[in-house]
Amino acid sequence: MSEASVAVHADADLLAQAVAARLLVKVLDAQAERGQASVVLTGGRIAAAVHRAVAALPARDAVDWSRVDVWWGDERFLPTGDPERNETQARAALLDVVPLDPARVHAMPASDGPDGADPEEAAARYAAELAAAARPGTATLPHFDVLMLGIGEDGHVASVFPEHPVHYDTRPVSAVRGSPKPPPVRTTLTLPAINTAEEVWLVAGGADKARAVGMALAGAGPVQVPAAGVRGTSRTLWLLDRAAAADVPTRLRSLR
Ligand SMILES: O=C1O[C@H](COP(=O)(O)O)[C@@H](O)[C@H](O)[C@H]1O
Repeated sequence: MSEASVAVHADADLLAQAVAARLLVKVLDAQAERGQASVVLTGGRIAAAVHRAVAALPARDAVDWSRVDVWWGDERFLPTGDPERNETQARAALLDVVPLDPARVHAMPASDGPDGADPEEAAARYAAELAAAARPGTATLPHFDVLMLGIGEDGHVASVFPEHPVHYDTRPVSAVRGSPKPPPVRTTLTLPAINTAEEVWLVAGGADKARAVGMALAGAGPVQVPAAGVRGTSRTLWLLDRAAAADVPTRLRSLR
């Protein structure tokens, strides 16, 4: 497990630009090293800005998108194409713009999918899809080069909410009922699954995220502040704008 490092950018727009540039470099490096890349996307406002920024970068054409696997850290359990689904947002902003192999875009099931409106079955289906992509001889998950997370005002990451029973689910993918943030039903990677990623990037912009970011970096408990429980195996990178970084101890900051 890696120690956290923090990079702070002037505002949300520059933050999105910087994350987009980092993501392209990470994908290019992974493809140079492993012949392919595996990226885990998140949802929410800053994720949408990052996706748009990647799509707008000319360097996006340096990536061989046919050798990129796209996974999600969580999903709102809604019908296919619902504008609130993280998948729908990512497709509109980025995935429909770059030449991905459709077979390598691994969306979490929708509520009108093969399991109907049963999120437990949908979570199990996604776990099986992840296991099918696991490296031979390894456990239940593929290699994730980079896994990006937004952060809720309450400190949630993916759909792992404070004090929610999802914290005690030992499976890699969990169904979430009773989410305090709409919609109430979701599917999510659990923290142990998230923490198998080589690099985890926590991306947050705006003053409404400052308290949660500050508490997570001050060592809060992960059941109370789920963002505090996230670590990449090689790198844990907090990518913030100044407003979101307001409560980050100065010794942890690298100002841009
Ligand atoms: O519901 C969700 O919220 C978080 C944070 O979203 P934001 O709009 O407040 O930035 C997001 O990371 C998560 O993937 C999503 O399902």
